[in-house]
Amino acid sequence: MDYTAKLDAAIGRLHDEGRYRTFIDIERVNGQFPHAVWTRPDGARDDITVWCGNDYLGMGQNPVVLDAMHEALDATGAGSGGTRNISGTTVYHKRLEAELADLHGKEAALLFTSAYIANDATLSTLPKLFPGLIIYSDSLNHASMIEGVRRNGGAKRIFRHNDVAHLRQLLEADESDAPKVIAFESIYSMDGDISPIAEICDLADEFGALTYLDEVHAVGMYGPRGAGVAERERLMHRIDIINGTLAKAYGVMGGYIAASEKMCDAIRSYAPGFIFTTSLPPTVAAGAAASVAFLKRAPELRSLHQTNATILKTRFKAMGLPIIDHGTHIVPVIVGDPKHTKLLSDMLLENYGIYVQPINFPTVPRGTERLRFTPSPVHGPKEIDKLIKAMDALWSHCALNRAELAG
Ligand SMILES: Cc1ncc(COP(=O)(O)O)c(C=O)c1O
Repeated sequence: MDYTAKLDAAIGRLHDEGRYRTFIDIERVNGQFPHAVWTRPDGARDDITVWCGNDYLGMGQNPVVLDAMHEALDATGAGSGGTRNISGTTVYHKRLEAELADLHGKEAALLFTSAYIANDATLSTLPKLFPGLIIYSDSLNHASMIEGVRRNGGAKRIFRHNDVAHLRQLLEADESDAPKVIAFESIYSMDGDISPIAEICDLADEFGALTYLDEVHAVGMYGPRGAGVAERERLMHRIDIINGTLAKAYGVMGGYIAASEKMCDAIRSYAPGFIFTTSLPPTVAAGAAASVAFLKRAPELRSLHQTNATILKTRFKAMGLPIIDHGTHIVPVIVGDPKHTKLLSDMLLENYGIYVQPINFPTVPRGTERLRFTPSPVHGPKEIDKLIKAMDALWSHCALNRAELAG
């Protein structure tokens, strides 16, 4: 068997479909966010501005977070030294879980090494706790939820994206006394659209279903204390399990669920993705706890974030660029084919020092390939002006139509 030839063929298929992913070699410079240094393929180093990061609020370089991490590093060392059950639970993990439970108004929270693992581990474990469980999953749910649902061995129903009428049809078609869970996101990361949380909770009440909400692209950024869209809409108490990340707006690493004491206890006891893996380093838990605590009291940062997103969207619209605007911080500019998307991205980086990664199929549907901009509170007027000028010049250079607004 020629394994190397098979690897070549697998990678070749991605090249043929224009889906081969390359890394851009960037170094974040402490204290300089959103500025970074890019090492060109020839080794030359250039200053760039990052416009596609998920450290949405710059917390990865916030002194409060860094101080907490330094302190924990000096106190405890590098790794946690074990799984949560076997010597890997420290005061830092417990403190962070308490901070998260408080954030979401839940009895408990459970940490995982990432939100990907939290989704996968929790959703794949639920049928062990509720035999005969049926999971209703939004068609645009994140890959980590899809994996969890796929692997869970229970029955699954996929409802059309944000389509409450379709969800109702599916619920009506099933046995009324079967245990059920509805899994969905608050902000969908590629279009930045928001789910009808209240209507989904109404259906959950009517059909006796649990609700599972991924708030990964909302925690830290929405709601009076940054608990997400459910908090902003006063619906947190209607969500049974909230999933969040510590790696995006909180700027560190890790994921979690927040739920009842019993639910967390059961997941903790049954989920292989929680049990059989080394716990997060205490430094990470300490930094994340400091970040969550900081953002509970930072409404002005959230407000500046939204202001900058609105400024960027308004200016793109004024140029006639086809953007999607669902009133969130995610600003997708639809280019419409992978070739032009890559060309624009390459030219922005090489000629203007602006870094925004192309987003292609299968992450988004074919024909909607895009540049997804993520403004932060510290992308100031200078950075925005530079981006607008560059996009204006390149859009014309690439002979792209200034089409109808995409949505
Ligand atoms: C909706 C959603 N859920 C979960 C995740 C996973 O988050 P993490 O990076 O913490 O694994 C992502 C990551 O991009 C996401 O977009």
